[in-house]
Amino acid sequence: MPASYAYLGPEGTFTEVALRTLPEAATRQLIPYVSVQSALDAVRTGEAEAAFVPIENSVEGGITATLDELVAGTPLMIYREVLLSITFALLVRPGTKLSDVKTVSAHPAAQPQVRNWLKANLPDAVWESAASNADAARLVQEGRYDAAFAGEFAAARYGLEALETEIHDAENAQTRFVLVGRPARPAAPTGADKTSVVLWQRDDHPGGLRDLLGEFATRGINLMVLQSRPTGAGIGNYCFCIDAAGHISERRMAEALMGLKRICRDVRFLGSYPRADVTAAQVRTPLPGTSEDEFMAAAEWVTRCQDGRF
Ligand SMILES: O=C(O)C(=O)Cc1ccccc1
Repeated sequence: MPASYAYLGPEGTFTEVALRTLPEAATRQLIPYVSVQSALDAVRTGEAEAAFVPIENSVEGGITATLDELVAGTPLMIYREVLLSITFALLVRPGTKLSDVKTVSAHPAAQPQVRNWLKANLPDAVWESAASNADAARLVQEGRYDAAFAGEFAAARYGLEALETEIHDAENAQTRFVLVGRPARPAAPTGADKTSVVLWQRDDHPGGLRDLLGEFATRGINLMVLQSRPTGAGIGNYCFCIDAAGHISERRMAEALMGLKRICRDVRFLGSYPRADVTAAQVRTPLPGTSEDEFMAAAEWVTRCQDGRF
């Protein structure tokens, strides 16, 4: 039996569509799970080789179920990311008219992308959250709700029809998905990579966040996402989830992580992996002394000083 990838199911999620764009998915058994948590648990227990889950949405921001799972518990690592453009279809049982729709369902992250459409077209419909958009479609098939916002491709799978397609309040809405596995050596750098980390401050002091960000800034590393998540230890207690341009095997990133390790209470490395938007890592060239060559030359110089060979 081939190794398996767990994904946020059931069949017909955007997550499944995004997963199938990865060449390695073709050689794996793809197994749907009912939640992000259960898919990631399957990786932790060794039931699955990796799990594929949504992590960020260009309209709603972070998918908190995923972030919170990566922040806590047995460490996991991100190996790949996929960006998918998302538009929704309103799926109903055959014969249902728009005026029949009293309840609508979808994943909570879908709501901000369909809010204006709902207000204009179904102002009195009651919103019911589902574990995923395809799960909402399944619940419509079962008769629990009247309509689901999901991918048009999910209609056939659940015996539904699309009353409306191309629903999206924001143009070019995208969702980012990640392939998560147990910790192992990251793939070699491609020249356009991203490193994800979680940081816990040592203490609360003025400029504390600036100190953390300074470790990246002084080394000319561009940040792509910064999200704070509550640690659960009380109001005002947060950790920071950061995506930064570059790979841990690059000197500047390794030094930034070393700097953070020294000043933070804890640092969790979540992986270095190829960027889905394939832009070469943006090193701020105006900042002198931050090219990979300059980092390497400086490291060699210190070694020579330490050896008395200068
Ligand atoms: O993959 C799905 O279908 C999901 O339910 C997750 C999701 C939610 C909102 C936008 C894209 C994906």
